Amino acid sequence: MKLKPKVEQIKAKLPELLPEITLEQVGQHDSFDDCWIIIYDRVYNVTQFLRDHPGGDDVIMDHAGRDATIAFHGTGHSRHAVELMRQFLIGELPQEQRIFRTTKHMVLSSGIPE
Ligand code: HEM
Repeated sequence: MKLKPKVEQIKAKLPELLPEITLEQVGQHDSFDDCWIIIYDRVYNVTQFLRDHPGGDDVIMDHAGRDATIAFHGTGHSRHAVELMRQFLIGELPQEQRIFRTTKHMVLSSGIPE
């Protein structure tokens, strides 16, 4: 059987088109009862997860309403953690506000499944 070209395999893993959410909108969700964070230009609503986070709610709250990429990456999360994230994904930054995924369909070597 012929293997799919690599680019097709990568695209198959991409999430469906996500709603665009701006930095300004994310910034309005910066409280314990309503907490959004940005990781690799994607927006996550982690409100329901805060209390369950094995690293504690405070480390996430430090980044509430803002970018948490470096903190998330720096703590070396497991594959399990990366899989958990998916259920909190609610959108992505518009192209012009992204700092990581700046080219359409670009796949980072971040270890985070695209
Ligand atoms: C949706 C976002 C996040 C998810 C799903 C998540 C999930 C997890 C999970 C499952 C663990 C247990 C260890 C592991 O499996 O890697 C963990 C640990 C940890 N997380 Fe997160 N995390 C998220 C965001 C963050 C952010 C933004 C920070 C900011 C610093 C953070 C800091 C930590 C720390 C410090 C630990 C280590 C706790 C320890 O080993 O004592 N996490 N996280």
